[in-house]
Amino acid sequence: MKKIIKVKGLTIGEGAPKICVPMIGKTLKELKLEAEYIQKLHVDLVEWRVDFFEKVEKIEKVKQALSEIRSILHSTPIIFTFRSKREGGEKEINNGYYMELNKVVAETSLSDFIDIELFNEEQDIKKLIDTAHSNGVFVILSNHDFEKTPPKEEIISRLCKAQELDGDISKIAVMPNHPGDVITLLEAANTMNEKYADRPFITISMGDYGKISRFGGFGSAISFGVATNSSAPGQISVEELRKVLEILYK
Ligand SMILES: O=C1C[C@@](O)(C(=O)O)C[C@@H](O)[C@@H]1O
Repeated sequence: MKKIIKVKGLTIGEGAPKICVPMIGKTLKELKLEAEYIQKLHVDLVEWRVDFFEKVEKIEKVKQALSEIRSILHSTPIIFTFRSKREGGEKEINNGYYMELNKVVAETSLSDFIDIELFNEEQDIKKLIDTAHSNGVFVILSNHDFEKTPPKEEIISRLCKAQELDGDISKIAVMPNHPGDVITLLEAANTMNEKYADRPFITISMGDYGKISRFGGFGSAISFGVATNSSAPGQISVEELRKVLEILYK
């Protein structure tokens, strides 16, 4: 039996993929405007890509911004993500601060999820998962390749590793260099769905070729769409994404 996740009235891991919109404001002012705009779109989840925030190195400023975002978004589940430079993010921070930032944020319970990159020390990941869980926060264990699409077996192995470490959602986003790469990603998703997944997972093929992967159909539980500015190549607008998902899952 596959686990599902219930958070603030939302069920992740069954039915249509849930729509998540990233926030990429640089300043608190921009973030508040973004949050107010997104709140009106009634999306399922919001991801705060904190690596875009100019004060990300000041933990108190991050907490303050998160608390303001939380109050604007009311009960919309929030994913807190610092995407590292090596996995396509905006800023480089040292590993110690990455762990500390996620730990402190998890302890506030202001976000519903933290996104932790799978390619970190296992013991550090496990500690963060413990902290998150003891504060009622779910963990997405993620991996990104902005250059290429690894072979199907490798995609599956990374998703399974994320399950083994006991993340609540396993996630991989990869870049296709030709249409066949999209099929590789979708095949990996389908095999994961049929054979290995015991919890929700997210599979994304980025860029223009990969757009089709954002419409689900092979088990991926969350799809990322654009409200104001996109956080990755290939994302389509929330309105368009919603329309297609309605057609496919009605
Ligand atoms: O990992 C992901 C998925 C993503 O890269 C995408 O392709 O939609 C967008 C990121 O903001 C998010 O953290």
